[in-house]
Parts: sequence; C-alpha cells; structure tokens
Amino acid sequence: KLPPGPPRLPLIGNLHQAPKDAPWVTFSKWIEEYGPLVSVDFGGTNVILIGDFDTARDLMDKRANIYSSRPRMVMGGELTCRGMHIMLRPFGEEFLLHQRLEATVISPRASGCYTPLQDLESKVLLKNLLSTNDFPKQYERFSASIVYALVYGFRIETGEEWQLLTAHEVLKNFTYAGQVGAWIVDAIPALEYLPTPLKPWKKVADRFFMIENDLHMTNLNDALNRKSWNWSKDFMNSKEKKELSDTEVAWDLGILCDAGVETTNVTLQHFTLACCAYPDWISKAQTELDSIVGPDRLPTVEDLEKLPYIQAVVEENFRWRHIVPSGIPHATTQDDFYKGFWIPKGSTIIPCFLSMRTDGKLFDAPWEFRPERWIGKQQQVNNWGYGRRVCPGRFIARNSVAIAIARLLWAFNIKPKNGKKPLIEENVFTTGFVSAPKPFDVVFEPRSAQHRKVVEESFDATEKDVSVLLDDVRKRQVAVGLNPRA
Ligand code: HEM
Repeated sequence: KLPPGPPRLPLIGNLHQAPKDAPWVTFSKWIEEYGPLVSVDFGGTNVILIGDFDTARDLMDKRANIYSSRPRMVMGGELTCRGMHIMLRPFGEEFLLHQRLEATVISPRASGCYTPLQDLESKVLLKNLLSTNDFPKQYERFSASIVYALVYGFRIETGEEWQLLTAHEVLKNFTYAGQVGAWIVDAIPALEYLPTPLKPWKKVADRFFMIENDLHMTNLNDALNRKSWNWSKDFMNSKEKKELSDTEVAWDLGILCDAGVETTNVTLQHFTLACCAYPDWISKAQTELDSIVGPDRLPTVEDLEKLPYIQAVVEENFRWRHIVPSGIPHATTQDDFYKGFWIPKGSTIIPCFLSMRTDGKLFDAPWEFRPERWIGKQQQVNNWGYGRRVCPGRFIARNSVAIAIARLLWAFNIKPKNGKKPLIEENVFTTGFVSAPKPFDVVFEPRSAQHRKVVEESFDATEKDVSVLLDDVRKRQVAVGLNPRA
C-alpha cells in the first residue's frame, strides 16, 4: 500500500489541494498529520513527501541509485532548455558523464584552492557595506563575483554587468516556464507532436531558449579568450568534452554559475534576518572573534578552524531556514518498498526541508536561532540535498558563507533600522521556489573606528586583478596534487 495521505477525489486525486504558493506550509501540515512519509496524487503524478531526516537518509541517500532522478518538466526543461539543464537531467549514463566533467573542479580539495577569490570578494563586501545598507544587492555581487571569476574568469564589480542582468532575465523565464500546472504540454507531453501553429507554448519556449543559449555561448567564448585559467578552459580540455558538444558544455558551465548566485545570496540574507530577530548570540560570536583575531586584522580562512562558535553560527544558519523550504524534488526510477509502504517507480519525491528543520524531537524551539545547538554536537541538517544529486557547489558555498559570516560579525553590529526585532513567522519570507526574507531595513554599523579602518585598509591592500588571483588558484591546485586541465 501507498504511504498515508489526505483523502483523494476520483480522477484528480489531491490536485484541488495542490498549494500554489509556499507549498512547504501545506506539505509540513500533511506531514504533521500523517507522519514522515506521506503520499498525494497530483492529477496522476504520485508525490511522496518526506518529513524527517532519518527517512530521507534511508531512502534518498542509502538507496540513491533509485531515488536520484528528476521529475519530468516538459515546458521548463525539455522545451525551454532542450534537455541541457543539469539540474533537470534524468539520472543515467548521460547525467553521470556531465557529473564527471565537473567533478575535478568542485571536489573539496579543488574548492579549498578558491579561497583567494573568497578573500577578495568578502573584503569588497565589507568595504561596500560601509557606505550602503543595501545588503541583498551586496550579497548578490559577492556571491556572483566568486562564481563568475571561477567559471568565466571575470569579476562582477558592480552587480550591473550585462551578464548578471541577463541571468536575472533567464531565471525569470525559467520560473515562468517551470510553473506547475500552467502548461498543458506538461500534463499531456504527446501534444508536442502537434504541428507548430497548434503549439503556442513552443514560441515562448524557443524565445527563452535563444536568450539563455546566447548568454551561455557568449560567456563560454569570452572565457576561452581570457588570460588565466578558468572552468570554461578546464572543461573544454577535459576527456569528457570529446563526447559532448560545445553547447552542452556551455550549458553545464552556465547552470553551475547561475546555481551559485541566488543560493549563497539568500543564505546570507537569512543570516542577516537572524541577527536582527535573535541578536542574543551575537556578543558570544564577537567575543570569540576578539579573542582569536583581535581588532587589528580581519579574520582569515585559516582562522575559521579556531573559531568553533562561528562554525556553529554557520551551521545554525543552514538549519534555521533553507533557501528552498519545500526541498528540491527527486524522482524514483524503480518500484521500492519501505517499512511496509510501496513507493512506485516514477514517483516525485519531495524532501520537505521545512519539516525537517522544525522537528521538535531534534530541535528545541526550532524557530529560534541558537548556535549553541551545534557546540560539541553532530546533528543533521542536510542543507545540500541527497544521493547522486547532492549540491556539487557545497564546498565552495560553505567556504563563501563561512568567511562572509566571520568577517561581517567581526566588522559590524548588524541591527534592525527601526530598532525593533522582527517577529519571525512564515509571512516574513517570500513564497516562490527560492524563499528569501521579504525586504527589511538593516543597519551595518562598524563596531569601532578601528574596525572601519581595518576594513578600508584591507580593501586597499588586497590584489584585485582576477588574472593574478586565478593564476594563484591554479598554482594552489598543482601544489595540492591536482591536475588542472587547462
Ligand atoms: C549556500 C549555497 C547553496 C545551497 C544552500 C545549495 C543547495 C542545493 C540543493 C539543496 C540542491 C539540490 C540537491 C538535491 O536535489 O538533492 C542543489 C543542487 C545544485 N547546486 Fe547547490 N547550493 C548552494 C550553492 C551552490 C553553488 C555555489 C553551486 C555552483 C558552484 C551550486 C550548484 C548546484 C547544482 C549544479 C545543482 C544541481 C545538481 C544536480 O541536479 O545534480 N550550488 N544545491
């Protein structure tokens, strides 16, 4: 039998109950009512919701070979991206070839070599926050500049670069094309065989494809002409490239780049909201920074391992709120049985991050931001997803978030502008696929004149030429025994 779930109607199942906005709220209510494994039927698609860490690990990690595909998205994936979006590729030989292509540049060892870029961009972040409180824009610039430098060999210095602005447009188009239930061709894929005049969606998909394809191809070609090492050159010289077209490689690079921007940005926005809503822990973090680092220099990447409280803040930040609270769906490629329940082949599997993070059995007062939960403890948080689809950028992202948090706390008192702690409820977050805090006003106040001076001097003194930094990154890779392919 299928796992329990809300009663279904004939033919449409639970489609009438399918949430349009903030689906995680409905999903977590069902999980509370029916347990950690829930099944619903959205118009013929069997959807399994997973609501706790143990069940997610048992199925999605331990049985990764059958839980690592993706639900089919005809309009968003097959037509708009012509099947080249790595996040939407079905699990199989082709997907694994693309994963092998990226494996060497995203390993923990390779990711540890990218710290010169994270050092520069976090210094720029602090310097900019001395003169503006527009933190979402500054976090976006910080996150984007790290990945654009790696993938294409250039920096995002202002956040107004045409490549980033076009990437915004691409994301908007992707969200539009990927709307669940909006396109008839998603429900009846055979309609794609109709003659073109009878397929109005095809024109939209073709237009979106052209915009995105142009962006990825131009970025790739520009990157190949830049002076220093970058991922584009590396991928084009790989042995996997022999089996792939330039266009496929350009899309892999483009998606890696896009996937690194909004994610890191929103994670830092959550951190900022937590500073305003639950400030009690901040003094402990700053006391640790003052005793290990002192007032005369910024914390460095090397300091991080001597800063257990800061590490706990980073971990709690990942737990407190996930950027995608409903989880990123997987799909099964075989029938499976678990604790007496049947999970059919082709089911959509949703690991509901919101339910896992607010599980009262594991986390006391889960809405509160309490870094102490992590001191001396190994708990689960699964920020990065599951099985063969686990986030390939996780080592880079963790390093970026950790150095940004350490330096922000070292340099600033981060406070709500109106002096009032925001009350954290679901309605302070946006309701789309990626859920960010709704706009709120924050002041980034330097902790002292000395802290301001160190921020300014560190910025002035640091190397800003991306070619020099990428040459350093390449040298570091060779020094740790890696073999850059370009
Ligand atoms: C704090 C920042 C980040 C968070 C919270 C995050 C989280 C995630 C999650 C939850 C998934 C889905 C895993 C699954 O399906 O089980 C994912 C996938 C992915 N992430 Fe990240 N990510 C972050 C940063 C990055 C960065 C920096 C990159 C690239 C450099 C990246 C590239 C990707 C890609 C390409 C996928 C698709 C993997 C696939 O479908 O096989 N992410 N990420």
